[in-house]
Amino acid sequence: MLCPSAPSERDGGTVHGSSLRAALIQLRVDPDEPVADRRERAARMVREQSAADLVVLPEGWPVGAFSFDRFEDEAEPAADGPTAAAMSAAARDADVWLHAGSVVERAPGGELFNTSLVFAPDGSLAATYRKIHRFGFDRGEATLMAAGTETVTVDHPAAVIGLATCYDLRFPEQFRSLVDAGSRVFVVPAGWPRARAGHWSLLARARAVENQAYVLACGTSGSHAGVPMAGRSAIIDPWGDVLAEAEDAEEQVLTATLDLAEVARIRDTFPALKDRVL
Ligand SMILES: NC(=O)CCC(=O)C(=O)O
Repeated sequence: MLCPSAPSERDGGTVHGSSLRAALIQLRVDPDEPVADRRERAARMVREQSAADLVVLPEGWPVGAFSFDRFEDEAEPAADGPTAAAMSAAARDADVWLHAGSVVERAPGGELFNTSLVFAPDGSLAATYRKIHRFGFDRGEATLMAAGTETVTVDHPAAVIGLATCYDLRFPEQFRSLVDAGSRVFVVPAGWPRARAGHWSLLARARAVENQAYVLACGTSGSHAGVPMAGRSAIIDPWGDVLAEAEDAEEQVLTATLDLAEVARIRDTFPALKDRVL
């Protein structure tokens, strides 16, 4: 199921199915809740979404994307750590595809990565994606973590899904590369601060419009490490229209049904992707 990006048709991939019911869990992350309790709560919330075809959690929710001082202690193996175990079981119980957001991964060599985990409905780990663009300039994630080097797509039965994480949203070339690998849907888990909420909403729509693809942008709610989160999770269609958006930064589940034929329709009737020269 894991497909490291490879060149393919520029204007599309294979349409596997016609619709996809998405459920984005805008999870609350705050310092008062122990990590183990949050894991259990997140797993419970995933199990409640058994009507969905794809459930999404935000970036770094077990520890908090900005809780840098806890990264070393809370780091876990990607494939068989406590978050992977809980999320694998939840995906299997709910019988859903689950983008379980990202964890602080402790790699076999000891380095830390910001790693997303995607599970198939049988609970198997279908893909991992190590965040390529680390946030923080000369501090935080940018200094504590290693950078991923590979773009990743997932072959969901409804569509090829391209993966990106939070700050990656500012780098359109990553999304173009995911389109070249056949993506019709992008999933972007985030721990995006409220201070730049406007950028989050704007960039998520821009990535949808310029790539004529659905964007599932799943943020965090609450406040951790003194950083209030933006929330504002959104499901955006390939024309850039917002199908569903979290009204504020409260914990909530956002749902919408994606019509995958819409991607082909827009790419056929307004074929801007075919006019690429670079
Ligand atoms: N966790 C992140 O990647 C935060 C990104 C961010 O705050 C920004 O791009 O602005």
